[in-house]
Amino acid sequence: MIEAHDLSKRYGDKLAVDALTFTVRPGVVTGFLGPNGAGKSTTMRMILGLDAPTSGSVRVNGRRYAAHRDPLRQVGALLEAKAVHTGRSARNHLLAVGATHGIGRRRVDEVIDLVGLREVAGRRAGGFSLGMGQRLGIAAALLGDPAVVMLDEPVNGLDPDGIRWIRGLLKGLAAEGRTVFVSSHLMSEMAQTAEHLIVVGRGRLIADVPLAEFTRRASRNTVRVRSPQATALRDLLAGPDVTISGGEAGVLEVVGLRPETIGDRAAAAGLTLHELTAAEASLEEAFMTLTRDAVEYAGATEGAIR
Ligand SMILES: Nc1ncnc2c1ncn2[C@@H]1O[C@H](COP(=O)(O)OP(=O)(O)OP(=O)(O)O)[C@@H](O)[C@H]1O
Repeated sequence: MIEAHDLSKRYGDKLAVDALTFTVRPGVVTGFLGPNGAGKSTTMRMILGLDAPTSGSVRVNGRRYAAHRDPLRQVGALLEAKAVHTGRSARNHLLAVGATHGIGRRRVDEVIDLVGLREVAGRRAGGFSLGMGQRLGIAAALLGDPAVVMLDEPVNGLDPDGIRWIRGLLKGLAAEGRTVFVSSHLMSEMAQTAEHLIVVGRGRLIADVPLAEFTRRASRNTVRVRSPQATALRDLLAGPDVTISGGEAGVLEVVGLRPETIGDRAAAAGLTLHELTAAEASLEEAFMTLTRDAVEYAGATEGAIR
């Protein structure tokens, strides 16, 4: 569990993180989402005690990170892509990291297998591709079998295979009951990985909601209706809070009514429907809508979703 309370970080004039309060819970993948410069990396560094908060606090498994006697067993983190620039082999690198916590060869070989690096474990890690370096970084993060796993933009620069692999890994770690906190500026990526979202813009909390709820609340929920009696249907559905537009012949795009309501009213009036589809906004659209507000009304909490 990660608990941030009123967490802020100022660099000179710049308030990089602005009074963030949130809890990251075990058992699900939580996406930490925000455009570039929103304050995600700064927040993660504060979680790991690498940066001191200007004010507020953040605890991991009930304590400040630095107050843990065995931090590697509490939190496994990967903050930068390819953080390893080493002349050591991948295995020796992991052995060296493990040695700080009394973690030996058996566990090192386990994580090497877990991240799929067995074939190259004897090779110099400094010569690894981005994808292999990423796997090695994740192996190091998992060495201590930590209850909390935190990764900053783990899919950056990876090929589709690598991306799929990371998604599966994160979901698996969450299914084991771990707290999994992963940052991204890619909505499409989070849509496929996260179950819960913490969204930030300009250092502020914009949303702290399940993925499905985020999409639902932020979307305009257009319903597409196709009918051979579209004109009569348009008259039937018209109302003060309803917007109806139609491009194609026989098709109405309705905003402001649920599909059930439209179907019931059409049936009651004896009108035929050939299609009734709830068009959910994509996560991308939902994110754009929310962060655009954060930019336009920076400093205000108006429109915030909690
Ligand atoms: N050490 C620093 N000194 C000064 N300003 C900083 C420092 N670190 C971050 N910032 C500023 O704080 C803001 C938040 O940066 P941060 O890297 O946390 O954002 P981010 O959401 O992780 O973005 P990105 O995806 O681009 O890494 C940015 O405006 C950044 O320029």
